[in-house]
Amino acid sequence: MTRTARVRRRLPATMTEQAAIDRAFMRQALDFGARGQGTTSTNPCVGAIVTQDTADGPVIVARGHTQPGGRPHGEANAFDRAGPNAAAGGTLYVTLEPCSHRTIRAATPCVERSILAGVKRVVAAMADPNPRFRGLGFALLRTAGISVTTGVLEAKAQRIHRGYVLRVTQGRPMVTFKVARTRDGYAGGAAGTRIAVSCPAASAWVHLQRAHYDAIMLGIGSVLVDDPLLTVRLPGMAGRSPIRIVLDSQLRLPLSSQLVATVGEVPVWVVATEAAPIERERALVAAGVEVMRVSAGADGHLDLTEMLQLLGARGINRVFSEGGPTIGEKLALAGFADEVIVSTSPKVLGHPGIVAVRPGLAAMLANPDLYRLADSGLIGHDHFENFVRTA
Ligand SMILES: NC(=O)C1=CN([C@@H]2O[C@H](COP(=O)(O)OP(=O)(O)OC[C@H]3O[C@@H](n4cnc5c(N)ncnc54)[C@H](OP(=O)(O)O)[C@@H]3O)[C@@H](O)[C@H]2O)C=CC1
Ligand SMILES: Nc1c(N[C@@H]2O[C@H](COP(=O)(O)O)[C@@H](O)[C@H]2O)[nH]c(=O)[nH]c1=O
Ligand SMILES: [Zn+2]
Repeated sequence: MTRTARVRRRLPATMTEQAAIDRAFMRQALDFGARGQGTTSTNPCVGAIVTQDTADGPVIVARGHTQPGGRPHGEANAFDRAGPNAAAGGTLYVTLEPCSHRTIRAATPCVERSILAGVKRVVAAMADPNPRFRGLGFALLRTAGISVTTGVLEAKAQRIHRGYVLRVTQGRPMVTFKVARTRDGYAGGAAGTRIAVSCPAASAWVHLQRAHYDAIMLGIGSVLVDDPLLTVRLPGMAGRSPIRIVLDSQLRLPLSSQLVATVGEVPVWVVATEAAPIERERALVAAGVEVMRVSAGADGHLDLTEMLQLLGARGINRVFSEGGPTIGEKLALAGFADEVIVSTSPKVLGHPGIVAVRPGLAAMLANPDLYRLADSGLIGHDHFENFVRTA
């Protein structure tokens, strides 16, 4: 052996070093997979990275993520990109337990793909939340002689896959409520006037968030005041505009609204109660809107539990609710606001308007038993706080 070769031969990583290497590659797998957030439902946005050990340490030979529409899966996409034999003897980093069962679409399960690819080790962030399959993928891999490490960056994976987990375990999507407020706390002017709260950079960031959800949801109160479009208006990203959903117990959505006018470009679903007039439904349906009915709650408005179950049954994993403040507080009080994003602008309204964070929600956000502040910081001139529901 030459002197150079002796110097370059790497010793096996210690357990601590290996754990750090695993976290570093898993972070990349999670970030890579999350790019597809909002495009993969009903499937989760799984990220996968295949590495090979070299004299210079482990290197990435392929990356993959769940493709639009949910297939191929992230692991399959990574193996496809790696090409023949490139993954043999390597390590697969994957953000969710590899699937072990054939679906009706009859693709080879990712456990089988991993065995066929010849990987020697699989590192996963979390188990499959589906009680029917949970742990089965890991067990099959181990039976095939593949070393399996689980729980690497699990908290981050649980947050990224929360919509999928909630739909599989509770039948409802994950909901993020986002609201922008002035420095004096208002989301809108008094008596039904729309105000531009956010700065351009913050507005662009909101559009980027829209692109990472399956649906944008708004109360009819906001729609009547704002006549919003609720599309993704960023260069090259118009195709990432999610379904637009209006919570509208009485079917008050105007036929002249921008939502209805653009229904041919991006779908609009309206959820009403059984009591809403049938002739309004007929008119909206004729215009291309999809109307769904759920029961009325005790307050006469939509039953939010039933509404979210309906969206879950329609395969929606993630909902971005841009309000308004009434809907936001109702979602939170019912335990459905899984994440809450509050942006605060330096602008001042200067007179009483529509309070952005209503008292019930404010009390919940201040309660560490219910929410934790996960991220905060400036985007442009506006200060963002992102709360995550802990209970
Ligand atoms: N700055 C910002 O980020 C935002 C500002 N805004 C501003 O906020 C104002 C509108 O907000 P707000 O008045 O709170 O209206 P919302 O958008 O929250 O809509 C409230 C309406 O939703 C309907 N609804 C359906 N189901 C339910 C339910 N289960 N519980 C309660 N209501 C339900 C009700 O009408 P019905 O019973 O007829 O269905 C209710 O009146 C506007 O001024 C708008 O400009 C709005 C969004 C974001
Ligand atoms: N005014 C306001 C927001 N308003 C939200 O955005 C909706 C309008 O969307 P669009 O028609 O697509 O621009 C509106 O109905 C409300 O939900 N959001 C923010 O981040 N910052 C703002 O200043
Ligand atoms: Zn799979």
